[in-house]
Amino acid sequence: MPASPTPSALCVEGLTFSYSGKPVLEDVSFKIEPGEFTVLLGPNGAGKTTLFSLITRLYDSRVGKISINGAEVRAAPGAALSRLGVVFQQPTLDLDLTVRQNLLYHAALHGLSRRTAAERMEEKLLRVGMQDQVRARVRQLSGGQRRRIEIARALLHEPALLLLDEPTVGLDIASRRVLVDHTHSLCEEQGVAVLWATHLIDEVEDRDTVIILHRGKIRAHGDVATVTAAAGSASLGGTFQALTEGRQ
Ligand SMILES: Nc1ncnc2c1ncn2[C@@H]1O[C@H](COP(=O)(O)OP(=O)(O)OP(=O)(O)O)[C@@H](O)[C@H]1O
Repeated sequence: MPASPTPSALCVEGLTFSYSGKPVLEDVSFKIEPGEFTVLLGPNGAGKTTLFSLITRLYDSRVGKISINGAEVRAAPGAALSRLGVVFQQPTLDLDLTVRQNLLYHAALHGLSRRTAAERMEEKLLRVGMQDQVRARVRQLSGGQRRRIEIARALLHEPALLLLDEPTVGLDIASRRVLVDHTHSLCEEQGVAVLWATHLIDEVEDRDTVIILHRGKIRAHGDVATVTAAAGSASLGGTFQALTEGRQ
C-alpha cells in the first residue's frame, strides 16, 4: 500500500466571509506545507486578522473550508486546533506572573503533564534564547523578550502550524531581526509551518513564500522571485505597490 501523503499544515479553500453583509474575504484559497515560512502581506484592512480569526475559529464561515494538518476545523475542531499555535496581535501574557507561571498555565490548558510541561518549557525557552528568564516577572521584560516568550508558549504543545499576527509591532529593528530569525529556524529545524501576517515589506526574505492580500482577495502567491517576475516589477516593494494601490 502506498504511504499516505503528509497533509498540508494549512489548507484554505474557497473561503468567503462578510461582517454584517460587508464582504471582507472573497474566495481565498492557499496551502502551507510543513516547514514553509509564508508571509501574509497586506495593507491595513486587507483582511489578515479576519483570516486568522477564521483559522482559530473565533469566527465561523459557512463558505469555504479550512484544514489544519489534515483535520477540518468545522468538522473536527479538537483535532485541528490541537495542532495550532497562535501569537496574537495584542500581547496576552499575564504581566504579574513569572515566565514559568505563564508557560505552565498554558501547558495545563493543553493537558500536558507537569513533567512534560517542565521539559518542553526548558526546550522552547532555549530555542528562543530566553532560558535565563524563566523566573523573571513578565513585567520586567522588554517588548521583544515578551514576544519571544509568547512564541515559546505557542510551541509548548508542539503545533504543526504557527500563526503570528503582526508580531513585531512596537519592536525596535534589532528585536524584530531576532524574532524573524528565531521563527525561520523553527521552520528549518523543526518543520513547523508558519503564517506570519504583516504590512511591512522589509519583513519578507527572498527564501519566503509570500501571499499578497488586498481588500479581501489574494492578489499574488508564490516565492518572492516568481511573484515579482509575474508582476513585471524589479522589487517586491514595487510589486506590492502595484497590486495594492487603488485596486478594487
Ligand atoms: N468586528 C468587525 N466588524 C465589522 N467590520 C470589521 C470587524 N473587524 C474588522 N472589520 C473590517 O474588516 C476589514 C478587514 O479587517 P482586518 O482587521 O481583518 O484587516 P487587517 O488586514 O488585519 O488590518 P490591520 O493590518 O489594520 O490589522 C476592515 O475593513 C475592517 O474595518
